[in-house]
Amino acid sequence: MTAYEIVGVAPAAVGAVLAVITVWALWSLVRYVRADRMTRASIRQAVRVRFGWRRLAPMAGLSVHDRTPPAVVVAPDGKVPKSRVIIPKIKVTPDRYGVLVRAVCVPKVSLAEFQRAAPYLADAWRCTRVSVLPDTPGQLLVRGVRVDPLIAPTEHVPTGEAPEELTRWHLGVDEYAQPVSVDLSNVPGVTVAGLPGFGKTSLVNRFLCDTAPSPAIQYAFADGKVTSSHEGDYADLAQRAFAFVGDDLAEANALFKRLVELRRARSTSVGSALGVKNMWHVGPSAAWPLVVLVVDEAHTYFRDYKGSDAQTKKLAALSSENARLVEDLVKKGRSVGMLVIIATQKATGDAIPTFIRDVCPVGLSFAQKTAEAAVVALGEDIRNWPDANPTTLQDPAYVGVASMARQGRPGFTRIRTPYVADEDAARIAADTAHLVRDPDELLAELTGPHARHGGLLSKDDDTGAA
Ligand SMILES: Nc1ncnc2c1ncn2[C@@H]1O[C@H](COP(=O)(O)OP(=O)(O)OP(=O)(O)O)[C@@H](O)[C@H]1O
Repeated sequence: MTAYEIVGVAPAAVGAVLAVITVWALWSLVRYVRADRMTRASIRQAVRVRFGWRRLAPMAGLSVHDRTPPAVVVAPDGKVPKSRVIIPKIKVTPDRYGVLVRAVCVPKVSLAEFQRAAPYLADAWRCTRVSVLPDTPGQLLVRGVRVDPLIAPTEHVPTGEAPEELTRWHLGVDEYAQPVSVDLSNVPGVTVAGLPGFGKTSLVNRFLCDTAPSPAIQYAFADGKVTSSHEGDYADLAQRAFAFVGDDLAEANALFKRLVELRRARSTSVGSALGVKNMWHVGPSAAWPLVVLVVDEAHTYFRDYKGSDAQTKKLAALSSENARLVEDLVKKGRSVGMLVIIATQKATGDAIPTFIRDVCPVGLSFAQKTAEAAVVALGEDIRNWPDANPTTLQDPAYVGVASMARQGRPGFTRIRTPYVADEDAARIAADTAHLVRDPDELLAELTGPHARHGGLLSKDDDTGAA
């Protein structure tokens, strides 16, 4: 191309570049105008982070000098070229809570250096917290939160659609506003503890509302706070359950026995019915659904009755048998698709007996009054993690915030769980009530009635095995 030709196409090229810039600017403006107040503040923050990075990075110790001169060792005028300052490249994305910065590591400026600089970055970016985690190889994920996600209440409106992944329990967001979820496949038990009114029911509601549209799940509720299914937190949800009991110990005992019998019958027939030893190898289905037992205000069913009169002795016997039955479900129900969620506001050892708590792989605790109560809820290890101790969550701003042991990593994480309105729970329960099936009947349809009795007669399967 001749110089003359270049001059000829230059206006068109400049025009194209200007058009692209204009479209980009318009798109950014529309995005800004349409965003909510918090996201707009984050967009402004992202602009500051991007434009301030070249100055900030060297000051925060996040740059390196490349002292090896480039290809030309000595310039024609005899001067040796200066060393270059190399700064990690960043890509900044704003969201409601702050900014997510992807940084490319450079030699000697990597995870440790960024983690050391995190407090300076937090000050410069005006963030309450900055965390640095490895992303893809050679890249880091720097999370800066302007607003503390733990004190910003959120809401969840269930869609009423069957979830793509039935066993993924979306719990909420952590202190860096990153989503936190647990996979409940192969999990036999979950414990949820916390002072009254701090969000236990809302947390369980979310799981129930998100999963209820699937025919591959069936529920039984034992609500120790009420006497009939028309009362309490599960009054609306009860229509989506195949069984419901209130605070009557004998009725609860009958339900737990029924479920242990189902567990045994499933254990006997899982191989012949599903062709696998562990139901999770094929996953739950409408014919072999995940059976979830929710035991709320568990203290009612497990408490340690003391006294020598006949009535107290009877209650003590029932309650200790209840604990053994639930223990059976938690210890042996996993591979046949049974899950127990145990919630309590009492923070004493007999609310969730330790022999049950210790076999539940997932445990959450909302606010607790004392360090002892936190240990009862989350185990001894919580003493080693004072920042995440649920005793620090007693402020009303932390209603809906729970502490949970990290899965696959040491330590605990604090999670802002969303509020789920009772009306939404009622709507979902009414819309999905037609999906209720008795898992006993489903098993009989799959295997015939004999499998069930074969399971019951098995002697070495005694519920007392602990
Ligand atoms: N995640 C949340 N975010 C904001 N507010 C919440 C949240 N969860 C609950 N709340 C508020 O707290 C109130 C009590 O919540 P919830 O019934 O879930 O508590 P709870 O721990 O189950 O209490 P209890 O032990 O008495 O059953 C709710 O009515 C709601 O106003």
